[in-house]
Amino acid sequence: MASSSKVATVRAEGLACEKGYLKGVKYLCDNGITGIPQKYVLPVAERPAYNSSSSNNSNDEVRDMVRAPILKLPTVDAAKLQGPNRNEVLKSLAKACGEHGFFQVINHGIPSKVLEGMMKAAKGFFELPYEERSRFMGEDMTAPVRYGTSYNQNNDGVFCWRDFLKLYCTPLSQTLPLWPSDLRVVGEEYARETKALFFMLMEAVMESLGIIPLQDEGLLKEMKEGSQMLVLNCFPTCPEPELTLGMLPHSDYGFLTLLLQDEVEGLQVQLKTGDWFTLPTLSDSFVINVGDHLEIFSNGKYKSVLHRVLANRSKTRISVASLHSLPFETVIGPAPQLIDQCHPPLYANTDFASFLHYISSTRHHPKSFLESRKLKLDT
Ligand SMILES: O=C(O)CCC(=O)C(=O)O
Ligand SMILES: [Fe+2]
Repeated sequence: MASSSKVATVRAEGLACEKGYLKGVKYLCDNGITGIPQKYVLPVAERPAYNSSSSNNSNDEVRDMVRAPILKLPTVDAAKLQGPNRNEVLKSLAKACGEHGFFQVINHGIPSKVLEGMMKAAKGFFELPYEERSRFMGEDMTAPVRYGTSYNQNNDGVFCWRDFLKLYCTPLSQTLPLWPSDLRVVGEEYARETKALFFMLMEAVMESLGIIPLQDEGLLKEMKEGSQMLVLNCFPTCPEPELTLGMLPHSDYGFLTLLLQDEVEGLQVQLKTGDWFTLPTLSDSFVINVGDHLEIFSNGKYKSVLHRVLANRSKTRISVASLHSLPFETVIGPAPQLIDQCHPPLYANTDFASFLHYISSTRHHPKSFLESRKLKLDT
């Protein structure tokens, strides 16, 4: 081992000892870490597969660029949902949700300045000194504001290269005063705008499933009053991105996630073939993905797809995910309109509390919560 990397390893171990990793990866970066602590090193089979022909290449930039191919995401033009071509848009929405579980929304009507303001405020939060960020750290998974690291730092065996700030938005009037002060004004507007966009998309999703014209006014009302959580993600530069991940493969719990990314690529989705594809970043647009609750509600017609985030050697990535579902206490199951003798329910009913219980008591495992809701059919 070259002596400089020996020093790096000793330093990494030093920062990680006495559970220093619980302070998060931004803290490790700010302390000039040059090698990743053992706690972040994934088993070989779970590492992002870098192109082996380039793995001996001493040029890091070249190696970083050899990644999964870029996926051309289906695009939904939200403006066209309001016009005479609504049916065409609904068809492409159904195809996107059924095949990839991911699509991109353009012309969504949220002003660029709101998106830019949110991204700037998120960056600003992670730039705060550790002492200020850590005021929001805690073990309570139901806390309305929670700063943390990895996925579930209380349980994770191997950590991933990510810090996050979770902001509950329901009800906004009660949770907002608890948010970090610099995030309140911009975050409130962002939360309201994304919630309205979620609602507009959910009306379209339900129509595409054949559930509208509405037989179910109550459900739409619950969507309007439903739960929302903002997750601000920070993936700081990582000295050894080939050994770890920014986020392990996972699916999201809700109906839809509206993701705002900065210009740094890193999000990947796994298609049916098992291959990973990188998603493009496109300014002024959202990447939307189907969550577990929508897969259950659609009785498996729409797919909650595994995705993960790569760590990056030279650039920090920031993203803001807005996760939406029904009110926390509402029981979610396959929509009755989609069930008949030929289409039996494929999933057990669930709610947010059982999801929280599951993730706080189980080690992270891809798609484990959704798998646990699948019913075994009599053959
Ligand atoms: O940062 C990203 O691109 C994805 C974040 C994500 O998957 C999540 O917050 O659930
Ligand atoms: Fe996610």
